[in-house]
Amino acid sequence: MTALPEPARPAPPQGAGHADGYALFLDFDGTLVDLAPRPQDVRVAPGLGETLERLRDRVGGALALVSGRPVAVLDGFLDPHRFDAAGLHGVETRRAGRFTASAGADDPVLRAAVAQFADFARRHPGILVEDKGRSVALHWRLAPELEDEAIAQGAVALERMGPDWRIQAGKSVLEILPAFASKAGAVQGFLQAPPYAGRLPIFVGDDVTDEHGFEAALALGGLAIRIGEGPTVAPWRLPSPSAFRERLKAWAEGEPFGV
Ligand SMILES: O=P(O)(O)OC[C@H]1O[C@H](O[C@H]2O[C@H](CO)[C@@H](O)[C@H](O)[C@H]2O)[C@H](O)[C@@H](O)[C@@H]1O
Repeated sequence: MTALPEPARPAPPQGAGHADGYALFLDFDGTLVDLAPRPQDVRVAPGLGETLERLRDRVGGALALVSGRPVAVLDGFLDPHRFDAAGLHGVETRRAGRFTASAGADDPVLRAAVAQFADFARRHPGILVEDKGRSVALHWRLAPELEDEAIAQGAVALERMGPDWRIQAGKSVLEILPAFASKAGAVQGFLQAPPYAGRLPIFVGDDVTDEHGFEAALALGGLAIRIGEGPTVAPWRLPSPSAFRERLKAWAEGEPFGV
């Protein structure tokens, strides 16, 4: 195991058992859980919620999920466990039980894109549309031969929607979401206030959208761990979600934050 560097600056005073000066920001799909053919097929490994709760205690409460999923969907997968979370790549936030969304639901511009994608999916078996209320994802994992057509659909939709929206690329997916949203902003937001403020961020993720989180964590002197293959700015890497879940258990038991 390679030990990660200790926090370079002193952590604020914390109570007994909260001695680690880190804040943990964890992606969900492809990081905490294995990827599955369809979004609804994801399975949460037994004991993951309990492990995350122990780890949250270890870092004085400074643990948040940072995901492209809606916060409510994360809750459903991890039920009955609840965590601080940024959903939809930062459009939604729940912190200490308080939920906020920085974009309205049912925006007519987004609804038009959902309708366009649904029409495309009807004509192309294997294409899936994930309507997330404040964003929409177009998936081609079950029809990889349609990747180029799906990407073209995304470009057409974005052209109609204008500059308040952007496309987020992912694994066999593209998403359209409010232009301001990013995992970097989510991390910076959490670090504004206790129990995150003053702590060194560790961001763990597996996908293109997580690179924003990595960059934010590294810019603040923190750490970044990439799960799986692919180009990344993250200086550390683990091979798979299952390898990361093993690390999580070790961290929760008090082992140093190494990979
Ligand atoms: O930020 P994340 O928590 O990693 O969420 C990113 C997107 O993950 C989901 O899609 C991905 O996982 C699916 C289930 O394993 C898989 O079928 C799909 O191909 C992947 O792209 C989720 O469905 C999206 O809403 C998230 O934005």
